[in-house]
Amino acid sequence: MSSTNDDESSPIWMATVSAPTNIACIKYWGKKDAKWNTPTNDSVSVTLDQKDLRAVTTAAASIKFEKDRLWLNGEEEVGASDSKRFRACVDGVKALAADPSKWKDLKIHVSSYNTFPTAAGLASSAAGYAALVAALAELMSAKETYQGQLTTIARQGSGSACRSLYGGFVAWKAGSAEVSTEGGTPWADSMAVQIADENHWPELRAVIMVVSDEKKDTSSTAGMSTSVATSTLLQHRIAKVVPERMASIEKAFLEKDFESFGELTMKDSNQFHSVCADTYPPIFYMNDVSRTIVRIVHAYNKWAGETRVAYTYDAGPNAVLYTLEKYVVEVGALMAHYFPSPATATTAAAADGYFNDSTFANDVTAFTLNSELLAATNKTGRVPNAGDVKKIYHTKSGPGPQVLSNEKDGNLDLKTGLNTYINTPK
Ligand SMILES: Nc1ncnc2c1ncn2[C@@H]1O[C@H](COP(=O)(O)OP(=O)(O)OP(=O)(O)O)[C@@H](O)[C@H]1O
Ligand SMILES: C[C@@](O)(CCOP(=O)(O)OP(=O)(O)O)CC(=O)O
Repeated sequence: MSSTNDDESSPIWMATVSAPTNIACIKYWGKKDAKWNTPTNDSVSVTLDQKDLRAVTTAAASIKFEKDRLWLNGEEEVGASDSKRFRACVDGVKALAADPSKWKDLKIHVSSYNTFPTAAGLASSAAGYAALVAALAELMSAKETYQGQLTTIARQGSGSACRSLYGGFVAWKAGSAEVSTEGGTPWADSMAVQIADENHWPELRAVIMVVSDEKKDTSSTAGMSTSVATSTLLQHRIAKVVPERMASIEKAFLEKDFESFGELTMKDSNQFHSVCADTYPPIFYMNDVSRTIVRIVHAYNKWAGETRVAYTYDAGPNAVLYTLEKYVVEVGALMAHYFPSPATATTAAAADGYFNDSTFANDVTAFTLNSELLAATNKTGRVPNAGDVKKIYHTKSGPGPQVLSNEKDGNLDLKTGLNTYINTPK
C-alpha cells in the first residue's frame, strides 16, 4: 500500500471499507463475560445488502498524528478513542498486522458514517464496529491466525458486529472461556461462522418498517445486564430454548424452508421481548405500532394458509419483516395500506421518499390487495393512519465488508488525515 500524502518523512497510510447491518433471527441477549463481551447464548442473523444500509469507515495511521481520533457522522467523538470498545478493536487488529512493529507507535484517525439512523435499533453498532475492524485490517494487512479471529475482535466492539463480517446467514457461536489463542486471550472460539452465503437463498427479502428513528432509552448493553441479573425466563431460554432453535433454524435456512424459518424467527423475537418484560424493572422496546404490525402479519399468514412473512424486532420498535420475492410486493402493499406515507396521507407514494426503492414503491402502488385479505386484516382493528411509520426499506441479503477507494469514497483528507465528511441527514 502506498501512502496518500507523498511525504516520505511522515507518510499517511489509509484504507476505506463499507460494512453491512445484520438482523438476528435468534437473538443475542445477555453477556456471559462482560470483559470480553461474550454472549450467554448462540445467535444467528441475516446480513443485509449494503445498497441502502451501510457504515463507511476510513482508517488512517501516521507518525504525524498526535493521538487517536474518531469522527462519527461528521462530528468528533471526543474521548471515544479511549473507550474500551474502540481500544479492543484498534489494539486487537494491530496485534494481527502483517508487520506489527510498523504500526505499534502510530496513532490512528478514524472517520465513519452510517447511511441510516444511528443508535435507533437498526444495528448501527453492528455495521459500525464491523466496518472499523475491516478498515483497520485492510490498513494494516492483518492476517488471522485462525478463521474467524477478526470476528472475535469485532464482538469486543459490539457483540452483534461479529456477524456483520460475513455475508448471508451468519451464526455467532457463544464459545468457551477455556479456549485461548496462543497469546493467552480467552474465548478464542466465541466467533462468527458463516452458515450460508448471500447467494444461497436469493428469493429471501427483508422489509424494514421504521417506526422510530429516535435514540432508544435503554441501551442493549444496559438492558442485557439487568435481564441477566433478574430474568428467570432468560435462564430457561439459554439452557433449553436457544440450542434447539439454533439447530432447527440453520436446517430451515439451508433447506430454504420459509415456513419453519419464519415461525422460528417470530417465536424468538417474541421470546426476546418476553424476556425484556420479565426483566425487573421491565424493559419495553416494542410499542403499539410494533404490536399492530405483529397482528397484521398473523392475520395475513392465516388468510394465506401459510407463513408468507415473519416479523422480528431488535431493541427498538422497528419491524424487520422477512418474506420471499413472490410475496414481497403484496406484503409491501398491505403494510403501505395500513401505514401510509406521512407525506401523502393516502396510500403508498412512489416519489416522496417513503420507500428507499422506487421500483418497489411503484410495484406496491400498482398492486391491488385482495378484498378478502383486507377483510381478514381489518379484523385486527387497525385503521390506516399516516405517520405511524416513517420509512420503509426494501432489501435482501448481501455480502460482508467491501474495500472502497480512499479518493472517491473516503472520509479523511489524503494530505492531512483529518475528517472531510459533513453529515447530510437524509
Ligand atoms: N459507523 C460507526 N462507527 C463506529 N461506531 C459506531 C458507528 N455507528 C454506531 N456506532 C456506535 O454504536 C452506538 C449505537 O449502538 P446501539 O446499540 O445503541 O444502537 P444500534 O446499534 O443502532 O441498535 P441495536 O444494536 O439495538 O440494533 C453509537 O452510539 C456509536 O457508539
Ligand atoms: C437485540 C439485539 O440486536 C442485541 C444486539 O446487542 P449489541 O450487539 O448492540 O450489544 P453490545 O454487545 O452490548 O454492543 C439482538 C441481536 O442482534 O442478536
